[in-house]
Amino acid sequence: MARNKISLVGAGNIGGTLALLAGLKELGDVMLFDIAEGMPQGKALDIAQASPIEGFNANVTGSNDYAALAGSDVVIVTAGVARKPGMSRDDLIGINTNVMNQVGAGIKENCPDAFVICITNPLDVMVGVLQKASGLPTSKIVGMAGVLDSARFRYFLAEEFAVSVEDVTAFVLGGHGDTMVPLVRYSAVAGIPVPDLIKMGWSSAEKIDEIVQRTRDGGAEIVGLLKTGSAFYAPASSAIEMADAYLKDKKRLLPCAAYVDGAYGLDGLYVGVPVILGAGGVERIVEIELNEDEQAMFDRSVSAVRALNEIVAKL
Ligand SMILES: NC(=O)C1=CN([C@@H]2O[C@H](COP(=O)(O)OP(=O)(O)OC[C@H]3O[C@@H](n4cnc5c(N)ncnc54)[C@H](O)[C@@H]3O)[C@@H](O)[C@H]2O)C=CC1
Ligand SMILES: O=C([O-])CC(=O)C(=O)O
Repeated sequence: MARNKISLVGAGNIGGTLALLAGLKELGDVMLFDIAEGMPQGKALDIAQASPIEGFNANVTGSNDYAALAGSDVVIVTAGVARKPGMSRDDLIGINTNVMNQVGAGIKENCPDAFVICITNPLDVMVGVLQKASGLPTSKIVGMAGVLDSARFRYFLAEEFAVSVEDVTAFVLGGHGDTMVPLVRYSAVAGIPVPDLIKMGWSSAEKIDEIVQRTRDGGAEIVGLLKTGSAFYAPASSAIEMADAYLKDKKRLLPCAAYVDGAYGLDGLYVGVPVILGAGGVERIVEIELNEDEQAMFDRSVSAVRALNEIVAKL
């Protein structure tokens, strides 16, 4: 049986990390695409030369030609620009909308049957632009943000409770911006909900509030430290988890920016919600019950995404 093919559009910090992870995990052959000449080819050769040491089998190639997308099973899109200190993700909207239109056309022409994961910011809006430009069915194109935001939340909770990250589950819903919604009530250590852990004296409501805010500011914290760009290791791990769920038909329940039309009272927009990811792409939108406070936070986040969609519509 032929190997799967994973194409990475954008071979920068996240793209290069994705290529290495896809190789290490033997997800398939890897094609790195970028507009920068020589760069994707150079990174591909470098990663290929790690394969004898790491012991993985994959053809890793680089290209500046969209035709190289042909035959892709999965395409992960990071093309565009990242923010620098002092900027918000939303400041990237103009330039990255142009990039998504170009990338969407490349996907439409060369691999219309692929499953596409968009990472480029501002995330929820960019995945909508990419869907329209590519013409892909909405079930076959999602945005990566919730897995990353939830991983940050899980990491901070594991630190607070001094337990393994493996035992912490958590959900962050809504748009990938300052209004994202970390759900304390749906977060747990080995099934014990965080509100119960507070009652058990493992932490305090104030400390958990601080962790919620640190999660919301998770991207900005790293931008402030790096100064030249934004996070890339955890974002790459997050998208690989999603690609793996699709390629292996795992039916994982993961928070993704998915097209929601009907569920959560929404009438057709991309925003972060829990979904089942399997061989059919987004196989189900999981509509969890939100209490009044959670619903208010989610509504606020949806409004922020809608406002950006309106800006894009006028570009
Ligand atoms: N959704 C999420 O949770 C996250 C999103 N991001 C976003 O991901 C994007 C990529 O981040 P990095 O990899 O760190 O940036 P980077 O600057 O290292 O890489 C971006 C690459 O895109 C390429 N590029 C620019 N225009 C292009 C075009 N028209 N066609 C093809 N390639 C093009 C550039 O040459 C560059 O190599 C940014 O928009 C960033 O804000 C970053 C972290 C998390
Ligand atoms: O903060 C940024 O610009 C990059 C990003 O989306 C994240 O790390 O969550």
